[in-house]
Amino acid sequence: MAQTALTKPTACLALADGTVFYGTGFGATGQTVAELCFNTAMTGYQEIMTDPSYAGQIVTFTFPHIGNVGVTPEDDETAEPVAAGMVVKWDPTAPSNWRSTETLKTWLEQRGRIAIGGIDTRRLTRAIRQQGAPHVALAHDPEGKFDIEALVAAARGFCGLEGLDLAKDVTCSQSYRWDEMRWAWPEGYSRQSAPQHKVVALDYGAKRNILRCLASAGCDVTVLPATATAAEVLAHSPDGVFLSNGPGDPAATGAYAVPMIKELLETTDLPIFGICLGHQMLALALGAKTVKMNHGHHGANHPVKDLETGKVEITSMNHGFAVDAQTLPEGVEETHVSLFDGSNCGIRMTGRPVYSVQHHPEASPGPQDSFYLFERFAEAMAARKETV
Ligand SMILES: NC(=O)CC[C@H](N)C(=O)O
Repeated sequence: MAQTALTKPTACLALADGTVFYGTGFGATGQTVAELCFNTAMTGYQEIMTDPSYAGQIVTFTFPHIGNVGVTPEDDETAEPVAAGMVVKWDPTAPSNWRSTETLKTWLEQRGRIAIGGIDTRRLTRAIRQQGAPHVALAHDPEGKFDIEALVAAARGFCGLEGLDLAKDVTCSQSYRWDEMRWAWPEGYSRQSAPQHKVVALDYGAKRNILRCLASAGCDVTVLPATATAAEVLAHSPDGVFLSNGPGDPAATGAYAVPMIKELLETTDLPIFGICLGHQMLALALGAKTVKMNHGHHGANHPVKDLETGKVEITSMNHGFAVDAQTLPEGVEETHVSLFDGSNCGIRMTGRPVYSVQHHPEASPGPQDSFYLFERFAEAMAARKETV
């Protein structure tokens, strides 16, 4: 396979520090600004591009062969790609996959997402690590005409993700029921054939596979918009409440979500389970603080230690903010830590079925080591029913 010929660049990526990468454009034409991150997963580029948590970000894929298995609607984590753009090493080759219905190039083009190929993604990844998630402008012009100064200025003008509530842009507009289960089932788990527990899932930018995992663990899931009040949640008489993943700064999203979560904590004894943004907002509601990370965690190979069992799980991750474990108040325990950098990956309330994790137990893409967390949520709801 030949590397993309760079004789005539048709796309360029300008970093706010003035560094410019030239390559071959594919997907939509035009220009976009965003924060740049890198993802180390070797599979699942479509799931990554459609993960709503990537709103406001352009993803650099460190794995070089991106696009080679095409695209299929079944793998969408939401209706459309949400990441602002993609950066890859090789120009995508023709898909080789019986499930593929479209090429990555036409999929991106028809959905208005810009991509650049032929980039030295190792060099770029090093820049991201050194600079800490830079602000960038990505432009694709088949004529190859670029105003570099204007692009660098656009990158510098990007406000960044800190202080941004993006959940309101990606949440559902009205409530709906979810009953689709996972297709593949992790070994060692019993798939529930009929729903046993009523769960309200707050949609801050939920991935479909999380909802499938909840359904497969025996939950009858009603999804509510991010701004739902505690009264609206309780009107469904749930057995448990789920707080989803989502994009942006947890502190900003927390402006409306945290008071709602606090009210649930204060007025009910319901089991609550949160993932990623849901984890961060549960921590905020319990009185802890969140911080912006240098370059975040994005990949499908992140080791996380369960502090209770001592077991290490290999996990899927996608976050640029983290809970500051030093700020956890009394009555809230740290349950999981990242073995890459020691950052917080899980909390729970002492003596209450209220817990959350920073990583993604639903994977999609990634390993399924953490699936037990869905079963734990179902068990907590079953246990509460026995006592009420
Ligand atoms: N995947 C997520 O839910 C991401 C949470 C949050 N937006 C972050 O970047 O840290």
